Amino acid sequence: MTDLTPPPSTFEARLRQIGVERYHDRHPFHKMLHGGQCSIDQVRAWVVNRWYYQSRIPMKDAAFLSRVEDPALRRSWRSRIEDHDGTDSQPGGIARWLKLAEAVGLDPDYVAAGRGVLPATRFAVDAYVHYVRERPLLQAVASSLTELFAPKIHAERITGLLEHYNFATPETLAYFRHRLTEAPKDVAFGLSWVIDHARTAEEQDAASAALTFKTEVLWAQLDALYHAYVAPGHIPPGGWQPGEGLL
Ligand SMILES: O=C(O)c1cc(C(=O)O)c2c(n1)C(=O)C(=O)c1cc(C(=O)O)[nH]c1-2
Repeated sequence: MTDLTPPPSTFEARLRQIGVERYHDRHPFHKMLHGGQCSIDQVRAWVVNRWYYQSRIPMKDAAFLSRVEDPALRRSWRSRIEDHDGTDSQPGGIARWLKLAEAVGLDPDYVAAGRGVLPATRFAVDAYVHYVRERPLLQAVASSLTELFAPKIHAERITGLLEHYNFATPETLAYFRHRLTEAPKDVAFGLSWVIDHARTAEEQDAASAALTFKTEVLWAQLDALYHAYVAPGHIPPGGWQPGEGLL
């Protein structure tokens, strides 16, 4: 670290401030969802689209692992894949997401086939996978740090959905309950790794830019959802249509 490098505490505060200003808990679609203002079709559209993000997370983590030469870093990272994919004896996040899909009346096979996903969702999520595959490891790890802010939104979501929607039960929302313990474990590791490895002001800038990029990946998905299903309500060709893919 040079004399000009801001100390770790300043760098960490900078990363956290990105979340305060840019995390998708501030998006109007989330305010509607958690406040009980979404119609069941708007909730279904969210479940269909968010599936694409869920399904790509373990693929981006596998892309990340394929580039890591340090066995200790691989060991710390690989549980992320199991958290989503499950194991022979335990279902993972993907199975739990499909339970939520069923609870809102969607055919899980329709959702799991990735049908009805909005083009902008696909572009945003694919950009994240490519980013992690191609950028220096410091930026790849830093881009996962939106998870610093995720437990707060997951807790808000559990409370809000349970309060406002009939489909919400502790079982159907199990996906989010599991994330409350999975995400803090991942992000504690990711944050200390980024702080240790961003040793110059330029590296701190690059890590901060990676986190900003990721907030944009998340925000863009909700903008697309809002545009298609709230206002003005232009569903693009191929986008999920109310009535489609139901049980
Ligand atoms: O519901 C949410 O708002 C939310 C946000 C994020 C995030 O901040 O990227 C993740 C998740 N959920 C999530 O469930 C999850 O498994 C996850 C993995 C990652 C990642 O970047 O590796 N982010 C997120």
